[in-house]
Amino acid sequence: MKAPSQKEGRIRLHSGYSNLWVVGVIHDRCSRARDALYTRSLLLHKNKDSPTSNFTEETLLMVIADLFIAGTDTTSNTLRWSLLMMLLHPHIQKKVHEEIDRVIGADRVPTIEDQSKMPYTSAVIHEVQRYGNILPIALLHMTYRNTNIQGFDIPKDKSIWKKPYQFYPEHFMDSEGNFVKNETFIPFSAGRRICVGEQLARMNLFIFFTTLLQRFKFRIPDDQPSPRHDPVFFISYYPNPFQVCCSER
Ligand code: HEM
Repeated sequence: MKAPSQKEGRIRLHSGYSNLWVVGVIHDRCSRARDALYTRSLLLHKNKDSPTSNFTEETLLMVIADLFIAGTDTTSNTLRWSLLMMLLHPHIQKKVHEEIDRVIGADRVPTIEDQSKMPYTSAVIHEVQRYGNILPIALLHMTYRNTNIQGFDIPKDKSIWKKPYQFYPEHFMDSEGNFVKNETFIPFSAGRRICVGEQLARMNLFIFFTTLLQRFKFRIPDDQPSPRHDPVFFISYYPNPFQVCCSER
């Protein structure tokens, strides 16, 4: 077995630890979100004696708890899927590294403004969300075979995705290598109950993922079997626990 060099380390990824990690970094880096929450709390508090106010300390605590519960595990779990996909698809990881080196380089941290210049990395993050499908909460909306209901023929749906069961970032790219959105892809849901944290989550995923890939190469430790692709279900879809060897770039 190859001994890890000084610039190499190993982590075991499963739910739990990484949430604390995400909370810590959200606290450090997302000052705008923190300030908005703080301002809103002050406003609620200021109006608390008005007869129309529904402010209570308990409501405030519940709202904050909601944001943390809904916002941390979802983000850290998606990042866990992203590392798994990088381990399983080294050629895709290499292309992300190349794009980061070309657009950002090694001398500054990634910013959200870089995103529009990084179509491949954006497509990879979207494909992680599609493939990991961490909150499969919607009912099935497709006919998987030709069906007849009370005399009406309903043909089998065509798949929207070229390779639905594979990790294939090109699902979110056109033939010229531009990033393309797919309107049918709604990992944050839609309508009245759409995720309130969507923008924050998208920003976090981009910044975390590019920062990690800017600094590290990820590979399967030499003494470990190839990690499993299939998810474990506990409220959301998690990857099976896996180990990852990170070496400094
Ligand atoms: C990758 C990250 C995330 C994913 C995939 C995600 C996904 C979702 C989905 C699918 C829903 C809709 C649930 C339903 O249909 O009832 C939802 C709701 C919600 N999300 Fe997120 N979310 C993420 C990150 C966040 C973040 C960062 C926050 C807050 C900081 C957040 C806060 C919420 C809240 C409060 C709701 C409930 C909204 C309501 O019912 O009005 N989420 N999220």
